Amino acid sequence: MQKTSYPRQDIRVLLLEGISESAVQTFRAAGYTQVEVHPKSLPEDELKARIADVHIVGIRSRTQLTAEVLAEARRLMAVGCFCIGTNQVDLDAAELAGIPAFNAPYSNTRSVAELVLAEAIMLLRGIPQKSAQCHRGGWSKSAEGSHEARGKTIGIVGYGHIGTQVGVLAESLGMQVLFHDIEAKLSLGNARAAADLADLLARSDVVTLHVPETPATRMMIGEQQIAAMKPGVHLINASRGSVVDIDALAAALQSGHVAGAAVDVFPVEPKGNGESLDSPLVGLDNVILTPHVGGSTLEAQDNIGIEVAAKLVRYSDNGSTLSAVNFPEVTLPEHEGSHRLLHIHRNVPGVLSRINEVFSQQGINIDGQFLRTDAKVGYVVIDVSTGDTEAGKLRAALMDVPGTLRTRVLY
Ligand SMILES: NC(=O)c1ccc[n+]([C@@H]2O[C@H](COP(=O)([O-])OP(=O)(O)OC[C@H]3O[C@@H](n4cnc5c(N)ncnc54)[C@H](O)[C@@H]3O)[C@@H](O)[C@H]2O)c1
Ligand SMILES: O=C(O)[C@H](O)COP(=O)(O)O
Repeated sequence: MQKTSYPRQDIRVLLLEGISESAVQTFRAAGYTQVEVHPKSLPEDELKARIADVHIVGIRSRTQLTAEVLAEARRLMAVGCFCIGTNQVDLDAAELAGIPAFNAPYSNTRSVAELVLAEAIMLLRGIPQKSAQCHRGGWSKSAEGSHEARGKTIGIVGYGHIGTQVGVLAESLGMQVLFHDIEAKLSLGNARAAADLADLLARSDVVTLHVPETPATRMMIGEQQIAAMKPGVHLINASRGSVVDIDALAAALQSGHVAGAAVDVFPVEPKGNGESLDSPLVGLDNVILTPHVGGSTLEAQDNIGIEVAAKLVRYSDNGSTLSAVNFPEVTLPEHEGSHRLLHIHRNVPGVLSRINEVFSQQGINIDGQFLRTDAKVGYVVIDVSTGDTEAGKLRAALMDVPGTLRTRVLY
C-alpha cells in the first residue's frame, strides 16, 4: 500500500443513514480507521456542524447536501451516495467546490424490480384491500376485480436499469411490456416502445415509474395523466416522490378510477425510523405503502457498501474519478515515481499553460499528466519524481494559479 502524504488514519469518514457495515469494513481494510457511522440522517444544523470536520461523507437518499451545507464542508474531498439516486446532492455546487460524488448505479436494481413485480401481482389480485378486510375481521371471498398478470400490459415509464429489469421479469409472467423513455432505447425481449407517454398510459393495465428526479419528471404524473389512464389501472411508484401528484392520486384511488397503487417514495419522507408517514394515501385500503425500501435488501445494501466505499478509497488513494456523477472522469495508472499532485480548477482558458509554467519555472520534469474537463471544471493529475520539499513548493505555487478550486499532494 503506497504511503499517502496525508495519512489515511487521519482522514475522517462520516457515514449516515445506516449505511451497511460492509462499507466500514472496506474503509478499514484500506487503512481508513476513523469511520463514524450514524443510523439516521442529521437535521440540517447538525449536518452543517458535522460535515465541517470530515473528509469523506456517505449518505443515502434522505440527506440533503445542499449548496449551503456544502459551503460548511471545508475539508470535504468526496461524497458517496450509497444508493442509485443523486438528486439529494447539489451536484453543481459540489463540483464547483472540487468535490466529486460517487454512487452505486446498479447495486439495488434487482431488489427494486423484484418488489415492483410482486406489487403488480398483488394489485391485480386486489390483495391489499382483501388483506385489510381480513385484519378487520372481514371475509369477502370473491373473484370480483381480481385478475391474472398473464396477458395484461405493464407500462414502464423510464426504461433504464430498473425499468428494463422489470420488463424482463414481467415477460416471464406472460405480461405484455410497453415502455416510454426520453432516450431511444433498445427493447429487451418482446417489449415495445409506446408512441409517447399518453399512448403508454392509455394502453397499460399497470403503470410503473422508473425515472430519476429531474425538472422534467417533477409531477409528471398529475391529474391529467391519471385521467388518461384506463379505468381500473394500477399505479406503482418506486422512483421518487416528486414524480406523482399525490393528492391527484389519492382522489383517483378514492373514486376507483385507479383501482390500486403501490407507493414506496413520497414527496416528504420521515427523517428516520420511528417517525410517522404523513400522506393522503395513509388509510386507503387499496394502497400498498412501503417506507422507501425498494433497494433495501441485505444483498443490495451489502454490495452498495463495498462498491461506493471502494470508489471513495480509490479516489482518496489514487485520484481516480472513474464513474463520478458530477466530475470529469480520470482513470489513473499506478505511479512509480515519488509524487502525484491533483489540481482542480474552473474550466477557463489558460489554466493548463499556467500549471505547466509552474513546473518549468521550478525546473521539474513531469513524468505523466492526465487531464479531463467538462463544461465547468478541469481536473489535472500530475506525476513527478522529486523530493518532498519541491512537492510542497509546487503545491503552494499551484494554489496561486488563477481559477484554482482545490489542490492536493496525494503522495
Ligand atoms: N425506491 C427505491 O428504493 C429506489 C431504488 C433505486 C432507485 N430508485 C429510483 O429509481 C430511479 C431510476 O433508477 P434506474 O437505475 O433505473 O435509473 P436509470 O438512469 O438507469 O434509468 C432512468 C431512465 O429514465 C429515463 N428518463 C429520464 N427522464 C425521463 C422522462 N422525463 N421521461 C421518460 N423517461 C425518462 C432515462 O432516460 C433512463 O432510461 C432512480 O433515479 C432513483 O430515483 C428508487
Ligand atoms: O436511489 C436509490 O438507490 C433509492 O432511492 C434507495 O435509497 P436509500 O438508500 O435511501 O434506500
